[in-house]
Amino acid sequence: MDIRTPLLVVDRATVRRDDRALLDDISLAIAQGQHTAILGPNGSGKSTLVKLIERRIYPLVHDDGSPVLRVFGRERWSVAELRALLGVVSSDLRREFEATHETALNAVLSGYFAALTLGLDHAVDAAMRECAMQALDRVQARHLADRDVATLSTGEARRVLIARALAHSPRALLLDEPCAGLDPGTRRRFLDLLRQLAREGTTLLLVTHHVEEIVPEIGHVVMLRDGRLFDEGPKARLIADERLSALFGWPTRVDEADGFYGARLR
Ligand SMILES: Nc1ncnc2c1ncn2[C@@H]1O[C@H](COP(=O)(O)OP(=O)(O)OP(=O)(O)O)[C@@H](O)[C@H]1O
Repeated sequence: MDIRTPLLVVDRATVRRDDRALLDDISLAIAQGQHTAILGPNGSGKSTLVKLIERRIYPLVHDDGSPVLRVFGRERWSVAELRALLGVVSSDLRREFEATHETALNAVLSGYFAALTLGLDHAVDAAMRECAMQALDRVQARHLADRDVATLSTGEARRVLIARALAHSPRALLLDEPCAGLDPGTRRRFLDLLRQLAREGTTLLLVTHHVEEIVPEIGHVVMLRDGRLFDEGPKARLIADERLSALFGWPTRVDEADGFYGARLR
């Protein structure tokens, strides 16, 4: 695929539920290699945007039939094809997996088929198994391979789901609050892994409300508020006192050290 093909183009996306716009006329373009943080307060529409990109929900169509969403230049993808290019770790995934009682290894392997469980029609070969084990290794979870996913702690389960997204070596990773529930050491190791992946060429799309998770490799920030695009631009302009205070509706002071940010409420 041409590296100039944008990773994501969203054109005036609106998602409505119960007469309310969860996303309201959002337009965005993110290039391959443009590591991006998607930031916003609770309820601002971040997870809805993730679901839209994953095609779990659909936007209102345009009258002229023009596409609302293109991922890697295409409007239509089979879910399995898309997953090989774009690994997704969403917030709902853990809950869905717990019900399956699959082993952690099978949970990772199911990602190849964009399924929750491994079925008889899913032909797992030795190469897939090897990639799945390597992915578990990358998140320090090899020892969990045979465990029932329903018995894993929050942090363990999250690492397994991240391994599931990594197993295909996707070109881009879309991560919805990936550090939620991780202890400080695990979080730091995970952020280091994200940095390494970014340096190896995986584009990061990181959804968060914590500026501490915006690793130095991420240079672009998209801000959502009340389902609308609040602001978008370079990190240096957006991760600053005035913009963050306005976004979260609370006076906030930002500091930066070694490329990492911190935010203190005033
Ligand atoms: N299926 C639905 N039906 C009605 N309202 C919904 C539905 N899904 C989400 N919402 C509402 O849409 C708004 C945006 O939700 P969303 O989960 O996208 O926010 P978020 O930015 O991810 O928030 P958080 O940081 O709390 O996870 C919220 O007010 C939520 O209550």
